[in-house]
Amino acid sequence: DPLNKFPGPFIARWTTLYRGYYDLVKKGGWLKHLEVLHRMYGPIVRVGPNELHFNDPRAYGEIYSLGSCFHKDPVLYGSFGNTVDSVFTTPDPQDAAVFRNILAPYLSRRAVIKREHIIRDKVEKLISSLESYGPETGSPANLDHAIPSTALDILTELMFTRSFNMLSVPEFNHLFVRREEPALLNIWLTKYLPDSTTPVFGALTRLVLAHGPFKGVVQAQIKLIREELDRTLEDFDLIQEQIINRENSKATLGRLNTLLRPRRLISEIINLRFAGTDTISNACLVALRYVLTRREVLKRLLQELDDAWTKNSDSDMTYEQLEKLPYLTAVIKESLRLSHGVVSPKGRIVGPGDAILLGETIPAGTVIGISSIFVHWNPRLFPEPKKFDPQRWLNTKPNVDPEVNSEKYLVNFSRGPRSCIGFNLAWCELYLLLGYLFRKLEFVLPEEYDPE
Ligand code: HEM
Repeated sequence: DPLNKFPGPFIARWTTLYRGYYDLVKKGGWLKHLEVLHRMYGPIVRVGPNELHFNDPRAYGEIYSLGSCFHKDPVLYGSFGNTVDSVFTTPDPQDAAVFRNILAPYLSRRAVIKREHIIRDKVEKLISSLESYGPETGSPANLDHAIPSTALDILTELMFTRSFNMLSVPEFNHLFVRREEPALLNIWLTKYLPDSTTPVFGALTRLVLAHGPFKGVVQAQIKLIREELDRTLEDFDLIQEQIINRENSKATLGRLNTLLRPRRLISEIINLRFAGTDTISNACLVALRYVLTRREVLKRLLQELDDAWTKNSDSDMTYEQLEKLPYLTAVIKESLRLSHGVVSPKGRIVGPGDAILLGETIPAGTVIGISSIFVHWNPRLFPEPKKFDPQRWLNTKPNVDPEVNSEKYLVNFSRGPRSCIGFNLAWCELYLLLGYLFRKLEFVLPEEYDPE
């Protein structure tokens, strides 16, 4: 057994269902359990028959490094149901690069700034919708629905030319915000089912999905995906026209043809929607929750925004102006840190040869990963790691350890060849959303609100 030398729970050596128990029965309890395992076994733990998890931040840089040619774990990324034919789920970084290169220009800093007016438009629309809520009307706004609706409208208008217009739905109560739980639960489940591409196992998988305890959830998920596909296909001609009509070299056109196969395009669209909506909303909601429950942070932020707007003769600030505000920047970084980005360990396969990580030889073929929470909650890198403290990003005292409170360890967007291609858009949205929301609205928390 090539992984014999690595410590870990006995059952995990034999079956992935050890982890499955925490994912499914304990409903996402795996990360909490990983903390327990690292306390018991040290920085490298064997968490499955062929899988190791690390908790040393240095491993993050090594696993997801710039020159890494590790493939994504096909079992994990293959569990995304109908959407495996996309950049996000392609295992080989070289194959993924072909399509990343096509999408990247639409998400460059320049491209985002050029279309900043679209983002500002949606943020303004959100603000005017939120203005109709409040203590006078007696009804609170559900920000858990309002913020994802905004992110979704921005993403669909920027990437697919036409917004889904979810900000116009009463109470922001629509399919895409309600569907999250079943969708994610389905991914947890399919990860543990046999490979659905082989006929026998495929039939077994369908049988379990149709009759097992998750029947209701899975049926809801299938219905939602069908509705998504119909909605996407309605706009298919427009999408094709939009991409093809741009000037492209012959080589790019060849790749575009592959990208534009309907199945592939639909996969790409569904995954982009996931990647660019829930992530941004989560960081934004974490910011709102912390800032609104920390009086001194709120006061300082409002003061900075007030001064900036006054200096700008009260006209609205652009993304590039907001970026220069140090306290807003610190609030965003701290909210990113405490929202983590993707919390699940992003599995990679060691190869082509063995690898040396943290001084240990890891055999080729082993699945390795480290969750971003083990970086963001590391007390050496971020003292008092669970405290929301924007000030940590502003300390410029000389002689402190350069690793402490360093951006190098803010890993929400991951690192290396598979890092997030949407980070320019994400930063722009976060600046505009948080800058404008705090400047233009006064938030009052409901009396029974518990920040924890
Ligand atoms: C705060 C916002 C965001 C965060 C925290 C975030 C985080 C991440 C992370 C951690 C990855 C790596 C996933 C992995 O290795 O499996 C990733 C990949 C990706 N992200 Fe983002 N993301 C954000 C916003 C966006 C946006 C706005 C878009 C698109 C418009 C986007 C598109 C993608 C795509 C296509 C990939 C796959 C890249 C690849 O596999 O090569 N993301 N993102």
